[in-house]
Parts: sequence; structure tokens; C-alpha cells
Amino acid sequence: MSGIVVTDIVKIYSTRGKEVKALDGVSFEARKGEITSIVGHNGAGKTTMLKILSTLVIPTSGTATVNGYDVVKDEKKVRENIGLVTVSDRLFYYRLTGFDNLIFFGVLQGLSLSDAKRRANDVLELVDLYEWKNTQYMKYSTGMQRKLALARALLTDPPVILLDEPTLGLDPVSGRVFRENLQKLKKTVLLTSHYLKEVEDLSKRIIVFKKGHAVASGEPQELKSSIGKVYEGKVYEVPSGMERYVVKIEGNYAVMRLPEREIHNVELYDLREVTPTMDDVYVYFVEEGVDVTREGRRRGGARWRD
Ligand SMILES: Nc1ncnc2c1ncn2[C@@H]1O[C@H](COP(=O)(O)OP(=O)(O)OP(=O)(O)O)[C@@H](O)[C@H]1O
Repeated sequence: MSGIVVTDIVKIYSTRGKEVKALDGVSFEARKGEITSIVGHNGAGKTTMLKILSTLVIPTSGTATVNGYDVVKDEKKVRENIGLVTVSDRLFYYRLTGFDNLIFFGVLQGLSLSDAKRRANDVLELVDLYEWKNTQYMKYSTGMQRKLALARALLTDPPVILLDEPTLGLDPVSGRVFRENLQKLKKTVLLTSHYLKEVEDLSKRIIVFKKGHAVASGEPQELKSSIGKVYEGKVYEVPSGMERYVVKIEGNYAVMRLPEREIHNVELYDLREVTPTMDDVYVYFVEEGVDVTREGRRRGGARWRD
């Protein structure tokens, strides 16, 4: 079986006598040649999932295969089949150029020197960094650093690419270029992201994580349909437990936006149907109550890009 298949994965971390259940029976598939994204709050278990798939963390129970190889039993094969892109300051040697860094890591990954040079040129071209190949890494912008991290993951041309928050900190244009590069690859890609719009534009399928569970999955359109019709309206008193559906406060009323199936819980004025967005999907499946008096923290966080 190719692609990624995760079945009933549990991961419990034990630190200083305390146990944290980071994943609590997660199952999903990321199909071959498709881009699949995992979204979810901080601490939902996204990074842990990627660490398990890249053999850096061993699951407590359950199974996961990457291109048919078991992440525990076939650890070496899994590593040969993946390229991992993480956000870290320490991925590269600051004083070396982008090109020299890639050669260094290419050789480290088992390429001959001539192959490493050839591949370094190829992947620099692929991620639009070729013209900066002879610039020292320390002079790269954040966007260029991300591109080099992707280039490094592509050196051995692995069929599966795993990316943890690949566009974190990128400006909108660099983010778009990065997404275009990912789409060009035509590989099996599994990524985590906090940017719903990006995830929707980029992914064939989205998996929603909540507190160690995969609570929803499907194509963006399927997920939107799954929550049914969505309505927006005004309310003078927000019922307890419904705070997550508040979009903004205006004068003495709040504007709420919520799926039809939740409407019976609240008396809304000026009701109108709106087109469901991934934000609506996310709020429905993941969000817990947010403090409505903190308007700036609309929908629970400024980390989400509109
Ligand atoms: N090495 C570790 N030891 C102990 N607990 C850990 C460890 N790594 C992660 N955790 C815990 O496991 C849970 C899941 O963390 P994880 O980093 O996988 O979440 P995440 O969804 O990637 O979050 P974020 O969006 O903040 O990156 C959290 O409660 C976290 O504190």
C-alpha cells in the first residue's frame, strides 16, 4: 500500500512521572500523489503525528505505514522514503552557502559528491532558489530558509514529503510561492498548518485534530457540506457554551455565525444564510468557548489568517 496509512495510533509521553496522551487512537490516510493537511489547535498532536511518521518518535500502540513500510519495523526503509521539513533555526550551517549546505547534507544522506552537486542544483532550481545558491545561509530571508529546507528534503527525491508548519512566518507572497512549489512536486505530501485558507487552497484532503483525536476528515468541499447550512445573525445575549460562534461585537449585540443544527439553541435576528467557509468547519469541530469580551481574539486566535 502506498501513501500513508495510520491506524489507531496512541502516543503517551511520560515525563517526570507525568503522562501526557498526545494521540488517542488516531486513524487516517494520506493518499499517494496527493497533498493532505492536518489542522488543529496547539497541542492537538499534529507534530507528534509527523514525528511518528518520520520515525523520530515511537508510538505507544497502533500502526502506521509510509509507502507500505511500517514506521517501527521498517524504520530504515521509511527514512529512505521520506523527506522531512521542520521549522528550526539549526537546520543548516550559517556560514556555508545554500549550495554547499545541500551538498553537505546530500553526501550525509548517502549521495556521491557528484550526485549531491547535481541534485543540489536540481532542487535549488525546483524551489526557485538557484540564483541565491552561492549566498551564505545566514544572509537568507525567512522565505529563502524555508525554500532551502524543502530543497534539502527533496535531495534524495523521496516519494513522501512531511512538513511541519512549512509557511510559518512567511509573508503572503512567499507563502504562495512555497505552496506553488509544493504543488509542482506531485508527491505524497502530509503537512501541518495553522492557516486554514492555505490548507484549503493547497490540500486535496484535510484532517482535523482535536486533543489527540482525528475528529473530521475529507476534501475541503466535503467538510464544508458536512456541517450543513450556515447562518449569520444578531443576538443580544450569547447563550453559554455558544461563544465560539461569535464573529464580532457591535454596540449592544453580537454577530454570530453558526451551522443550522446549532441554531435552535439561540434566538437570532436578521438571520441570513451565508456560504460555509473552512473557518466555520474549524469552529464547529475544534473550537471551545472563547471569551466574547475579547474582540481582538475573534474565533480564538490571531494566528489564523483570513
Ligand atoms: N517530548 C514530549 N514530552 C512530553 N510531552 C510532549 C512532548 N512532545 C509533545 N508533548 C505534548 O503532547 C501534546 C501534543 O503535542 P504536539 O506538539 O504533537 O501538538 P501540536 O498539535 O503539534 O501543537 P502545535 O500546534 O503547538 O505545534 C501536547 O500536550 C504536548 O505538550
